[in-house]
Amino acid sequence: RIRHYRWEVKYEFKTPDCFKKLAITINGQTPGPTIEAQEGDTVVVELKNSLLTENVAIHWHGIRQKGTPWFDGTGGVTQCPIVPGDTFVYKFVVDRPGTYLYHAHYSMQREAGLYGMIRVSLPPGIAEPYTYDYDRSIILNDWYHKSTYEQATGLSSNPFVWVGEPQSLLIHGKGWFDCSGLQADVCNATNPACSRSPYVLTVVPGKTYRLRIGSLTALAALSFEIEGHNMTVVEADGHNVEPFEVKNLFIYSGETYSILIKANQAPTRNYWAVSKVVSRNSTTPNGLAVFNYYPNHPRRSPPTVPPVGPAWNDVNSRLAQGQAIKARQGYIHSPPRISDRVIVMLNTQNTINGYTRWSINNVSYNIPDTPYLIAVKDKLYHVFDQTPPPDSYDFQNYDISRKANNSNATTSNSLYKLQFNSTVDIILQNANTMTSNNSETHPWHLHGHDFWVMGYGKGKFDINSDPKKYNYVNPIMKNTVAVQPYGWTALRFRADNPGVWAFHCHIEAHFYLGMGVVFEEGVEKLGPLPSSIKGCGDTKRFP
Ligand SMILES: O=C1O[C@H]([C@@H](O)CO)C(O)=C1O
Repeated sequence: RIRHYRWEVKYEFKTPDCFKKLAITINGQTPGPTIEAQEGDTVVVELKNSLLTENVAIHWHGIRQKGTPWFDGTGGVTQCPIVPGDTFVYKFVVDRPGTYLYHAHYSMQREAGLYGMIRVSLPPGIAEPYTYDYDRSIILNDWYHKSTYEQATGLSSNPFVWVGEPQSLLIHGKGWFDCSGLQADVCNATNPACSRSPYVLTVVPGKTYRLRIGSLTALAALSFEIEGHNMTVVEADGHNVEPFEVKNLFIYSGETYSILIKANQAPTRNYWAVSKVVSRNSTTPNGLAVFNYYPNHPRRSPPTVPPVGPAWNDVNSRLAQGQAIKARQGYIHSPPRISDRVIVMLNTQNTINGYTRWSINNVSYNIPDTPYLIAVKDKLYHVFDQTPPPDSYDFQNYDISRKANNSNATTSNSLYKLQFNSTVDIILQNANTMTSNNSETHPWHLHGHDFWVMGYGKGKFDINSDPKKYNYVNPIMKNTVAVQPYGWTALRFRADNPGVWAFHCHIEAHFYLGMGVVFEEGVEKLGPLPSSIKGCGDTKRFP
């Protein structure tokens, strides 16, 4: 079946947290409409760019785009961005059930509000390995009041202007900001569109809910909980998880989870749902929503103080959740025992000519004007650097626990060429930033594939002993995974999807500052590229 969507993307004034801001909407909405499809369906999105002066591209996050790498929606990597006034048609198959996301993938545009969820159901007659009465979904986000332009300009200035902590946290597009002292036309706490209407999830006492949760934060790692209720995790990034119970769910930008939650508490009142920034000592107030027990009034405030959530610096609990996520019995895809290539990726904050950047193995990434997919297919080798990026860093000598003596890095727009059908290991190695005693959390997202999460660890990865501890029994497959402060995360994937694929930190500012790489595999196997993706840089739409 074909699922056809017609979307118009434009700027509109919105007040998701009471503060008036230009947000990017789809058909007037942010979050955008949910794509509902069934396994095997073809999704067609006819996207009209009505942004007046800004390009756009939309990435279908978690959809592997097998056979359609040109519709991955990554500006500069898989397509020329869509120019104002143009309509671009994305067309791809959703080949697996589960919970996925979509969002802008052009500069830092995602955080202006251009995002939504994709829900893919099983074919009729096939059931999930768990039961529930109702299926609901929410997207968690953080929200800045400064425009994307102001943020991006600050990040690329010398002296560096950091974006700072977000002003509020949104739960499915709704948040709350304290407007005191601000003009009513800028921030209006009595506006019925904001403070008086937090997001409400209404539940019937005794029923079990599947709650699909996705995070598309620009910066924040989050903890999410529903007061007084335990949650059972059953799905992660589209894969069935061996169920485990949590009081709060840690969720990083780009991840999706399904949790089961039973409305089994006193039905005479409502409860708080809370999102909280973790991994940064943030000033951002917690996000609040109402878990509303029918027939209590949805606007009735819970009688309690909202739960405060875990300590922001409790790395052990976050690591423990990562390690608890295992593939569900009966749904295990075993990883290849041996990998053909190991790429160690040291994550560092650096300077280049006085500008602040992020680097992988001391190389900070730049997106070329000519998208790689077209460049590689059409052999336009002059448009990007042909020296391959490094597979490792100075393993013996680099002290990940300290600020580097020399923070200088270089920049490049070269890519990693992977042998088609080979098995690749990636070791994400975290380190100290340019601030003493500081290491951050980075959620890494791979386009075009799922990877096995082979293991996590603290400190410096040991190439001799740590691989012996990899989980070959039931590792979960994901498309996004966190690397914890001063820690490492090991991934394995098969380079079996012809195309050019980004792999990057999902923090908007970090990817913007160079924290990403690009993989190429099997492009020679692809047929002709659609002309609609061409037209920029050295590419010609009409030869
Ligand atoms: O890239 C970043 O810059 C700041 C800080 O390191 C310097 O202001 C921060 O917290 C980041 O994640």
